[in-house]
Amino acid sequence: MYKILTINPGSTSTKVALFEDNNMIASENLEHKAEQLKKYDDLIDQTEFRKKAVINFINKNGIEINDLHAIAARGGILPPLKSGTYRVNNEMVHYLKYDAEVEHASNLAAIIGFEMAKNNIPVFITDPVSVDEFIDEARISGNANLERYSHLHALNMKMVARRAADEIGKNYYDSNFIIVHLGGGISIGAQKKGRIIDVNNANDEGPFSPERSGELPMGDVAKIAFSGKYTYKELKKRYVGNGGLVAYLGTNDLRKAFEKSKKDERAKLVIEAMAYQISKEIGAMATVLKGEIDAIVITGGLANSERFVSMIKERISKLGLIMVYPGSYEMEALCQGALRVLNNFEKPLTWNKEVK
Ligand SMILES: Nc1ncnc2c1ncn2[C@@H]1O[C@H](COP(=O)(O)OP(=O)(O)OP(=O)(O)O)[C@@H](O)[C@H]1O
Ligand SMILES: CCCC(=O)O
Repeated sequence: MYKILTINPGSTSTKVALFEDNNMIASENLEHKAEQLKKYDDLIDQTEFRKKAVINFINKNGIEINDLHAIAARGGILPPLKSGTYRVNNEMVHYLKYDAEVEHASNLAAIIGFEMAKNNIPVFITDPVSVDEFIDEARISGNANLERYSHLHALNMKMVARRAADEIGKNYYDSNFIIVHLGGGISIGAQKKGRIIDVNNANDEGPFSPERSGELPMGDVAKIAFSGKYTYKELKKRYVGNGGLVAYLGTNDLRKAFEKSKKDERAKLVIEAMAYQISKEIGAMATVLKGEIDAIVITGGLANSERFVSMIKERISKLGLIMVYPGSYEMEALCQGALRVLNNFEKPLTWNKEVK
């Protein structure tokens, strides 16, 4: 039996869990108060503080680091790379600490795990945010200087795709899915025989989400960018973090948005528009798969709302079988990624800066 610790840092908390093989024996969302975090100028400076919280969690559950067989950490924003489970090494930790181009809380996970493990046990990451399995035509943006790139909720998306394949009795690598992750951010991908060959970049493209603007009219964004009203950081925050439902309705919580819509026609319209944009992106991915779709797999926090899912179903039901996995299975996905390697079902991938 393998004992595995999973670590998944978010902007204001670090999710942790302990597993014995596939069984989660303890889990906690370690919340970090704003006044604790504001002491640190840069995200990377939070490493020690979060690491202590993670060690405290395992100790509280009667476990020492040396009792673990592996640590499974959320993969950060590395340069584009193929999906799978990677063994964390010095080079990856160095990149995440000093060279990462995009600041994202998940960048801390491998660093924390590696420092805890001190080379005594393996540390793995699985299906990081920057998994890139695009076909060539998906990279072309329409502007010769700009390439489209793949930033998505790969970990949860691939996990639910594996479940869906099991449920329909098909091999994961023989199945085609449209995978729809509906969280604070939204990723809608076309997965062909195990590879996500196209997806809206969850920060910049596709439908608006509870916190993000999604794709916007480009000319108007350029005007706003040069209006002198905003710094680059402020502008980014307007579109990623304070966009979408937050911008229209002042909340990122769909439940509150529905509550508001009881008396507010505008709120009703905005929710309907989010379902409309999501459905439109699903339609686009159906064309990427040339209509050969085993199932449309819907997941993420918004999928907890039957009402919202039925607004989408109404528009997409003619496209094929719809399967719904509400919530997010990131901790299970991290554990299973590590187990596939520990049980020799998969070889761990080796990371260096040039790996693709
Ligand atoms: N029971 C529910 N009914 C309606 N909406 C819900 C329900 N549970 C969660 N949500 C909504 O799901 C959204 C959050 O989803 P989720 O928890 O997957 O996001 P996250 O983990 O913060 O972000 P991301 O998935 O982008 O990493 C919020 O808008 C929240 O209001
Ligand atoms: C960019 C996709 C992943 C995330 O939003 O956390």
